[in-house]
Amino acid sequence: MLRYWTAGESHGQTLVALVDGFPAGVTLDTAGIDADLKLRQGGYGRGGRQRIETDKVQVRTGVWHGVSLGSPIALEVVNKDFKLERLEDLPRPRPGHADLTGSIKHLGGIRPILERSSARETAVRVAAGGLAKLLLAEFGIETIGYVVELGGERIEPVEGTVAELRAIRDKSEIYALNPERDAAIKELIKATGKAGDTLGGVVEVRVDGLPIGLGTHAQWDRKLDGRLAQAVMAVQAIKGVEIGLGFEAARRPGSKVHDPIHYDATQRDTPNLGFTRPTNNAGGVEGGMTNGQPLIVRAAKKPISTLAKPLASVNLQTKEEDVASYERSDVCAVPAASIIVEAVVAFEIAAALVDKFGSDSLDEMKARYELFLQMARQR
Ligand SMILES: Cc1cc2nc3c(=O)[nH]c(=O)nc-3n(C[C@H](O)[C@H](O)[C@H](O)COP(=O)(O)O)c2cc1C
Ligand SMILES: C=C(O[C@@H]1CC(C(=O)O)=C[C@@H](OP(=O)(O)O)[C@H]1O)C(=O)O
Repeated sequence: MLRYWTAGESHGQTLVALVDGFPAGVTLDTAGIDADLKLRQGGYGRGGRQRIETDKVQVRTGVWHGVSLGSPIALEVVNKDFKLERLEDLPRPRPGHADLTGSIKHLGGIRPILERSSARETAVRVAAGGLAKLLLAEFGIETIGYVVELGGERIEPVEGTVAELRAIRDKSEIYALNPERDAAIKELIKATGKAGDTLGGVVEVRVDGLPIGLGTHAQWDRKLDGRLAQAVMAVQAIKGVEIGLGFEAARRPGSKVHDPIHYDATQRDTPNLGFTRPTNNAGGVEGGMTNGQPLIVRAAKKPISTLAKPLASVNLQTKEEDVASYERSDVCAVPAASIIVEAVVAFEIAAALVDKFGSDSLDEMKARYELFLQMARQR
């Protein structure tokens, strides 16, 4: 079983992801992980904190001569803005953040809650996802996350291969796949920030090269769609998850939702084994399993909770009505969320790959993968 946990506070010494169940024999080239970490820090609308940090991953355990050992892997991203011991508590909880509920639940202050609920923690989730992507690459599975809506403005993505889309996204300051929309959306973010407000949006993740049969139809907690939904919803500020048509599927008749099945022998050697679908409304998952089509996952991110023009709040000591505390904040982190959601999706796909093909070594996984494809083609 491939799984991970994270540890670390936003302004603490360091952040750690402990990845367990990663196979032996994978070359741990960290350049791709660092590139994702840099993207996660960027995107138009980020606040002052990102000028302090330059996130880089360090692989602390589970590696020998640059190759995974099959033992637990500790990934570390150090906080430059380490100042927790000097920080004071926040007096007035911010609506939309974990401040009020967490401080009451733990019978303490706001500081201990915000330090851990902060999305700073997603740096090591992206590192864990980057590790998972190294494994996926060995099987020709590619992922990309991008922004499809920001501040209520739909940004229609252009079409292309994952490599082509990545080249477009990486040039966009809002991580969208439609360069013509960048300038206007940046203006929107800028104006919103000036007005002391914040913006949310919708991100989409696409995964190409998936074989048929990752996940299961047989038990609720191992269905791939369920696992993806949990991983994505557990990202800070994500409020909705869709696969394929998602909520739109509920509004159409069956004939306009389900993807017809055809067979094309020339595609027998591709991951879909020749079973082609003219549409992909299912978003690549049927019955809790991958169906050989690209996986399409969307996530809705709410606007940042900390407002420069703060909403009403209450001083927790005096109970006097006031406005929420404000120090500094992002105005929009939807582009960053596209990188984070891509990472958590990649991790769940890698976990499903390991469930099906084992996790002792990359060589055995590859042999079992090839055998499975061979057997599936022959039936
Ligand atoms: C990449 C990213 C950056 C974020 N930056 C901030 C921020 O600067 N200020 C803030 O108040 N919330 C920020 N958030 C959102 C909070 O972390 C989140 O709203 C909070 O933890 C409460 O959790 P919930 O929104 O999931 O209920 C950010 C979220 C993400 C994904
Ligand atoms: C530090 C990061 O995001 C932070 C997420 C965050 C929050 O409340 O979630 C609040 C801000 O932190 P600070 O109060 O230190 O400015 C963001 O900068 C990061 O993503 O690396």
